[in-house]
Amino acid sequence: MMPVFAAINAGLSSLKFQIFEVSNLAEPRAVFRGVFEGLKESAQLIVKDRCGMVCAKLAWGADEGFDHEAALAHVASWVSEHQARYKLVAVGHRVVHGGHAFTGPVLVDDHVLKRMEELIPLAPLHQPHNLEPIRAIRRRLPHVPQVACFDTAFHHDLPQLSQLFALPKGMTQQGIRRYGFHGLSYEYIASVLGRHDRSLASARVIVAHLGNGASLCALKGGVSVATTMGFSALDGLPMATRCGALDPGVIFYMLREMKLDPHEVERILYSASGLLGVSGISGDMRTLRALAPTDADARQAIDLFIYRIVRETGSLIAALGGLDAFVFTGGIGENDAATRAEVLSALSWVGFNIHERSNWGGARRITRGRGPSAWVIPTDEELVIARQMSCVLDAERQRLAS
Ligand SMILES: Nc1ncnc2c1ncn2[C@@H]1O[C@H](COP(=O)(O)OP(=O)(O)O)[C@@H](O)[C@H]1O
Ligand SMILES: CC(=O)OP(=O)(O)O
Ligand SMILES: [Mg+2]
Repeated sequence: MMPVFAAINAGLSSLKFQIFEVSNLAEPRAVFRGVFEGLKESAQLIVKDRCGMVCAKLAWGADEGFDHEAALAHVASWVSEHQARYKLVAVGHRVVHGGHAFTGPVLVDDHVLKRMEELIPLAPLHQPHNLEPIRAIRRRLPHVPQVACFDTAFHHDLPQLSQLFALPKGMTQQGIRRYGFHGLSYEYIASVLGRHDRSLASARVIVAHLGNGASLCALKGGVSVATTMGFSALDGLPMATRCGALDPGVIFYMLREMKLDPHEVERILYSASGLLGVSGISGDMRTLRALAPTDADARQAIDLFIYRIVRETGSLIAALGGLDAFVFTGGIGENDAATRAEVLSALSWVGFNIHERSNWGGARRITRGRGPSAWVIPTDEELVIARQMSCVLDAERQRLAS
């Protein structure tokens, strides 16, 4: 039987998973990858094999209440159907917030689970969905080791000034600081930059992870030196339904003058703002792009998204002291050529010389000439989970052997 890892990336309404072959390999190798979308509504699943061929496509009606737990049960039974070939030896999870406590991947036990639960208020949109599958697998497969891999960990060594809010020292000491997110995605991009252009591994690079959540990360020699998200996954760029950076005075005004209660304010900032809030139509970039030519609200939401990316890029260029390359990744960054063209055109002062045919034609490098280069690199958060699982489980084996 082939030993395999499962890597789970559970979001608000989606659950991505990959099954990795791990025996005698320097690098885990994906054998299957799947995405559930529309969980709790009209759910659908697409599974692809290692060649990218669709090998399963399923859909559930809105009345079936197909949720995260059902999705996991489906993955587990799907793996066991292939049990003649696969032996599931461990499961790894993306956990968005590791707070102060977790600066690298860890084996999950009762204590770790409790510490991760304490971080729910710091990432209310994500952390509950990240932890649900961990608990579900503990119930179903109690002997299978599980590894938690944190989005915040990649930013653990941010320079001190880049971590600090200008708050009283006591607040900082209680953990109110910038943590940064999308770390599994940035770790993946940092690990492959050198494959695309050898000089990039040590260069000044800005990575734009533009998906449902969106952030920018400034990398120097593959290390995070600044990022747009902060204490929570609400800061920085506007996102599908999140507001991004906001004057904190707005929150006091909402609480005191508009008499909204804190839960309502939280719901507005996390779930009713961003592309959805500004357009009043949708948080999905595909929908907005389709409407933008004739709908001023859809166009304005996109324009604000682009404007904020451009302004935050200026700030990160200053933090890096210049720029060698810019990388687009995430659902929007990888698929929306119009967003890439609009961002690079507004940044032409930096020296980007976009090559339209490459941008619209699916090329990796989308600029030409002497200025900074721009790239489209699909991210792979699940591969980073599998790599981190290998490290944690190897260390555990060595610990037990000694
Ligand atoms: N072809 C496309 N054109 C424009 N946007 C796209 C396209 N494909 C996906 N997207 C957008 O990508 C976003 C989801 O990104 P993804 O990285 O998969 O999200 P998540 O943060 O949930 O992992 C959605 O807003 C979706 O509209
Ligand atoms: C941290 C975060 O925003 O994650 P996602 O993009 O999956 O929503
Ligand atoms: Mg994401």
